[in-house]
Amino acid sequence: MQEKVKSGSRNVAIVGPYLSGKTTLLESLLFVTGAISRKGSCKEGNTVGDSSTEARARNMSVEVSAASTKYEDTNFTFIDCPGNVEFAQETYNALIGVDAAIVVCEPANDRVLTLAPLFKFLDDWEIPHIIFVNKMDRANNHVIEVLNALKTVSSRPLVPHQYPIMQGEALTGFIDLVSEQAYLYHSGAPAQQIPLPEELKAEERAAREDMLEALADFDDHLLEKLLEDIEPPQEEILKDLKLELGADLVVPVFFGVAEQDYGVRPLLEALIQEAPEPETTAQRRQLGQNVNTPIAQVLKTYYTPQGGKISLVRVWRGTLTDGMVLNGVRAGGIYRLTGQQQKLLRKAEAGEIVALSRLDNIYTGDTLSIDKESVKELPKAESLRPVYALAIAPEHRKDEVKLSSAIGKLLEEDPSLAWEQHGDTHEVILWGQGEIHLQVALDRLRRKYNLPMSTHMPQVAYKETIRKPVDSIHGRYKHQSGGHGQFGDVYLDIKPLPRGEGFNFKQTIVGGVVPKQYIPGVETGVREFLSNGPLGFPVVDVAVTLTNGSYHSVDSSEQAFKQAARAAMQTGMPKCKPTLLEPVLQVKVNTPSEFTSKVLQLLSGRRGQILGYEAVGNWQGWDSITAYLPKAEMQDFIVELRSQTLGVGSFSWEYDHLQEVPDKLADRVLAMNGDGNGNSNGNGK
Ligand SMILES: Nc1nc2c(ncn2[C@@H]2O[C@H](COP(=O)(O)OP(=O)(O)OP(=O)(O)O)[C@@H](O)[C@H]2O)c(=O)[nH]1
Repeated sequence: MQEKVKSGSRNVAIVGPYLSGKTTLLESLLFVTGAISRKGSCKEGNTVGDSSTEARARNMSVEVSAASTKYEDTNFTFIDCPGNVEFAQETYNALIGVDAAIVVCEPANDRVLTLAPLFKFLDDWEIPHIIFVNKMDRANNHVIEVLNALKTVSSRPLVPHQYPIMQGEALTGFIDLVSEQAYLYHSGAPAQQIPLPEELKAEERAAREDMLEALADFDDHLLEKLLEDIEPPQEEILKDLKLELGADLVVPVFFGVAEQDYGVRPLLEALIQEAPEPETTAQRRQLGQNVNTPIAQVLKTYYTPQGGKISLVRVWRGTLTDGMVLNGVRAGGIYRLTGQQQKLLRKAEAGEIVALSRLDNIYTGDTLSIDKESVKELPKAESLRPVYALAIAPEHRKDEVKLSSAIGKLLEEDPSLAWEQHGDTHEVILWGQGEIHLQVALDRLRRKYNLPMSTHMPQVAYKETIRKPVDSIHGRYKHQSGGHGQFGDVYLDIKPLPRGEGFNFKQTIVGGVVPKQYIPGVETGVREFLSNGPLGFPVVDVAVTLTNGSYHSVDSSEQAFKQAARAAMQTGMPKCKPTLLEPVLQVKVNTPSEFTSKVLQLLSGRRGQILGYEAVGNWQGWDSITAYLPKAEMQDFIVELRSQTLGVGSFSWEYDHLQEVPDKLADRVLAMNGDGNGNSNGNGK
């Protein structure tokens, strides 16, 4: 059976660097297409895109937001994505479900690098995208310079689609490079056609040639025409634009002023004429077969303030109907979203992006179907590794029981968060992508779950070891309190072990001087002592051997031998030169190569040990640096890394080993944590 798809629709993500004007562009798209009758503004905090409390409080998008509208018989669903790098996971999760993306940027040559990670994601996933150079009311760089700067960060060739008409630094109109017709913008009305300005003819011709040459690189027929100096027909240019944009081979460039709706109608026209239809996208993802069994994918999960769950899904195949059971869960209802407004639908067809309610135990990225076993899981965006942590605790102790369920929901909404209860420090650690990201998460905990939290910097999970062996350390426990007493008596050898070997316990008792049944007590006593050594931290890489001892036939017990072993450890360990150890991570930093030397300095300044660096294989102009970095130096590493690299540097990490803390630093740590002689160290001694 031939599948019925909605060809008159487009799903388009609006992406781009922080504050480039994405939410403003969405507002303009909705206004121009009549979905809203009055435009909100970011300053007043009343836009459709930034409708959540957390977004309004910060004047920035902190999660994706969907809005549907219609223009010239085409149904559009736009997804406004956050630009701040700390919310990149939101953008990536949504991007895998769209047919095309509009990359909104500013005409600022010195900041084009901020687009590089986004372009990389779009090209890795081959997502067709158009550039919209916004804020052309304040363009202090010439358009050609802007194009040239953009070309340095895009691996795909850029194709200028328009030539802007400027008055000083402000955009007043454009020449469409396909039709070679010129238009003048008017506030609140469609652009008016004007004769091609004489003084721009040469520049327009050059830009058009640039466009045609880029297109001809993928079309021999067009190339032949250009070589023979034959003017190609408009249909051929449009056909090439559509084919080559659809395959993510070229990137058309438009110019505009979202605040004044300039350039917004041409953008809509281009999306209709040139962006791929939903079924084309489905076919490219091998989901276009003539099968009607529905397949959908979750692009985002929301919890409403009332606790209801909403999953934003892309329908890749078939039709979703009201009350359908997907992955074993009956969906509560199908809705079309515009910001926080929901419109109930009876069904959603292939190619639509809609919201489903009450999909319990279904997560962002999941593939949905009526028969999960027979459907292959669709690829999902890679999860970003958390790079910034805070220790958190409920402000009110009574809230502790609510915490894990609230954090569970928080993580469902935002998969780039993570949490752990640290085994050594017992702190609850919330992990995320940066300071703002965690503050937004904490705001949500307070507002949605009524869970105000206090925070502090997480403690470093220091450990300690010893440098020197000692032999035959005596420990005795003798207690007489009426009845029968307590007696245990041991001699222990204590020895350092190579790094990473942990702990081992042996005994070399001969002649039963310590009877077998008491030996486990000795081991327990040693272990208990080592959980909190002389410096106040868990002790590792130590071997303890029970060599000798004595017992009393009535008064000895396992408990008494445990106490005796503790006493021996208490005496022996301070003689073994206890040393502080710190966790060391292996980090891999990605940075544009122009910042590599700065990043190397940054790492060395934080006691990092550089292991090497090399060019990133499939990312021109980027380096990858590998280094060991003490965990104590990681806390705000991401903050500095971003500030040194225009915000685009990133790193991943994993725990690698423990190493001795340099003496001076160890003194400082011990002074802050107590001196191990009974003062508090936060480790529960
Ligand atoms: N001059 C000028 N300012 C604009 C234009 N478009 C947006 N802005 C302003 O730029 C700022 C950021 O706009 P937003 O639409 O919130 O940007 P955004 O890209 O959605 O921001 P994030 O999603 O937080 O990255 C606001 O102050 C807007 O008023 C424009 O065309 N010209």
